[in-house]
Amino acid sequence: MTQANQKRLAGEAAIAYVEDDSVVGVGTGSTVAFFIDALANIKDRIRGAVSSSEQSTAQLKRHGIEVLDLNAAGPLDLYVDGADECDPHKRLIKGGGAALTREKIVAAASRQFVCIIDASKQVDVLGNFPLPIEVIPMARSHVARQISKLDGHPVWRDGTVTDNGNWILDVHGWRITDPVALESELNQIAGVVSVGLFARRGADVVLVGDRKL
Ligand SMILES: O=C[C@H](O)[C@H](O)[C@H](O)COP(=O)(O)O
Repeated sequence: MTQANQKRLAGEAAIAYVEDDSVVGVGTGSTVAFFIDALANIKDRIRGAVSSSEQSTAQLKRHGIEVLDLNAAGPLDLYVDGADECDPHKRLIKGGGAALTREKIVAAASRQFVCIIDASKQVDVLGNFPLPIEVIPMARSHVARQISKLDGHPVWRDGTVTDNGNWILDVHGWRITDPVALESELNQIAGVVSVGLFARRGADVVLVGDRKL
């Protein structure tokens, strides 16, 4: 089966987790785009969505799905999002699309995180995909130096500005055997806004195509 078909199946399978009359947390990316298309078919059953990016907001609005502010919506039952890598413990690397900070916030505010991926995202150890880190622009060089001390190879994603007005460093060369510890350590560096490791708060359910892990 093609990668696109696996993404579509995963997006459609996640609809089974949507409860009537709920507000749904919505992630970002090409896999989530299939979920949003499927959500449009049941839009009369939900109250609306909280979005993790301008990109998803635009797609939700095109479908006539109401987009709510997280502060107004309160805690959510469900967050659906893709990932760049997923390990056997449902810990993730995210942020390939630069949406990691808002994704992390909406995931944290949600009771259940359903992650939708195709099989190419499954790995034994995280780190082959360069780890995205969102930084305050003036801190870019400082954060990069701290990462180099940890034997990472940071590359500035030149030209990318996040929805929050910040920049992204992609860190190459790490084999991340303890993602919870690395997530905490990186979060301590001054100037780091958020880290694309979703380890302390990983996924609760992973759907690889329509197969549940
Ligand atoms: O910032 C982007 C997000 O973390 C995405 O969820 C991630 O990059 C996966 O995107 P896709 O479904 O397009 O592979």
